[in-house]
Amino acid sequence: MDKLLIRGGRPLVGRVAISGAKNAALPQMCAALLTREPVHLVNVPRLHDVRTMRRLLEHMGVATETHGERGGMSFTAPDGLTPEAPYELVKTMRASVLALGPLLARFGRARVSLPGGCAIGARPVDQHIRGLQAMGAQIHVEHGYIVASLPPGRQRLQGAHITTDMVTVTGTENLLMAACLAEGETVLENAAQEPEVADLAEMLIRMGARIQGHGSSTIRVQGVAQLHGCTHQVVADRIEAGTFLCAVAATGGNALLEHARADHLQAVIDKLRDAGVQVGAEGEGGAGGLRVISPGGAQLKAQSFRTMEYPGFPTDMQAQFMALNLVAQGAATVTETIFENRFMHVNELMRLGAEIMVDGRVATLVGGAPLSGATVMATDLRASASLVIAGLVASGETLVDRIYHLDRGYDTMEAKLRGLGADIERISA
Ligand SMILES: CC(=O)N[C@H]1[C@@H](OP(=O)(O)OP(=O)(O)OC[C@H]2O[C@@H](n3ccc(=O)[nH]c3=O)[C@H](O)[C@@H]2O)O[C@H](CO)[C@@H](O)[C@@H]1O
Ligand SMILES: C=C(OP(=O)(O)O)C(=O)O
Repeated sequence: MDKLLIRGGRPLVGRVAISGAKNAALPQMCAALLTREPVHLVNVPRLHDVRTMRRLLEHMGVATETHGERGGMSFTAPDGLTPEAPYELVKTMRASVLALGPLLARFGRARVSLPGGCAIGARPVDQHIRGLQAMGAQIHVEHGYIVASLPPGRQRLQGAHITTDMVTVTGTENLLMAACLAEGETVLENAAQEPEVADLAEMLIRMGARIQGHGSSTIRVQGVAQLHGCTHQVVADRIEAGTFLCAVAATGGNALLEHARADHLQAVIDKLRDAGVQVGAEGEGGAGGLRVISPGGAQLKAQSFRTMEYPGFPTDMQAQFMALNLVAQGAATVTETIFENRFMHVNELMRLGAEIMVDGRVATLVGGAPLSGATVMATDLRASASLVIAGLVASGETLVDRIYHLDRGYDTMEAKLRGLGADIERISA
């Protein structure tokens, strides 16, 4: 298993290119299942999850191709493919459940393994299933698989008015993709407003879908009989950008994050500014990216925050901002409202000398305690990123073990950090 060895203490300075978003690219790859015509994506990040999704699509019979330097990938899903997502591929990546909606909508049947309960919480998919049932699908769970079909004699899903019990990102995406090929109108209430959902909707519109209201909590879809191919550029990864914002801030650095979008990161930027970090968009309309300048931990003030659905503070940034808080001064509380078990980085951060107490969904920390390098274990994707940030400021050497979690969702992270002056290397087992 690969590890990262970090010698802390260097400010991050320079420029770094932010990649396309994992959480946009994965549903967009699944959207290719909705048409027999080729779908071209550009700006696809180089990540383990993208490789897994590609293998999953190929397993079904989708022809895939990579091209060019700019993360170009093409997908062609023929009429005769096997609408099945096996456990072996699904277990490593929850986003595989995004195949369910498109397969059912186009092929009238699907057999998709239940995604495993991942470390950050139980993460059921009941809302995905309930929504598809409201659209007329017959669904049961059998031997760990979601088995879905249309009733006899039906060729298409039926539009429906669906209000999900909670805001669910992949749930909204699954139902949105299914609704595109359903008969009549579908209204999704309590829909997720995340930029990745809106970017998926933009792509679907390029494919001929009739969608309104994406980016708001009510999405309306007029179903069409067929979609066609398209070319779409994956939106920049706001969570990767946010991670670099926190890393630069924690090290007292000064960097330009190319392609990062301030409008997708407002809640995080507000907290950074309150902490004493300068963050500003560069170029016309922010097209030059985000500049971050930090005076360093001694002059930063720790910030309390609660994770919320977009446009609130993202749960996927909770661990990284906690690492930043540790080098800032004063006490702060961090409340995780989305996932019931997303504080696993806390014990590992405490190995580095952090002062944190967890009580249920609230972590209370006191910033400013000196961090010293140690061997720590990555437990999930964003937890890994928080350990890397802490390692960049800790004295001495930090060894982050089990970084396959990090590789799931960050595109060449250690190379990008090295480009900013970090002393970091991958140790391959
Ligand atoms: C691939 C992808 O885009 N992953 C993101 C997506 O995950 P994901 O789409 O899995 O997260 P959801 O938005 O669905 O989960 C939100 C909450 O709803 C619950 N829930 C969800 C669906 C359901 O059917 N039943 C149910 O109870 C979940 O357990 C969780 O407590 O959004 C999360 C919340 O922003 C992010 O952390 C993940 O990075
Ligand atoms: C939790 C995450 O991803 P996933 O939903 O793929 O597990 C994440 O990106 O932080």
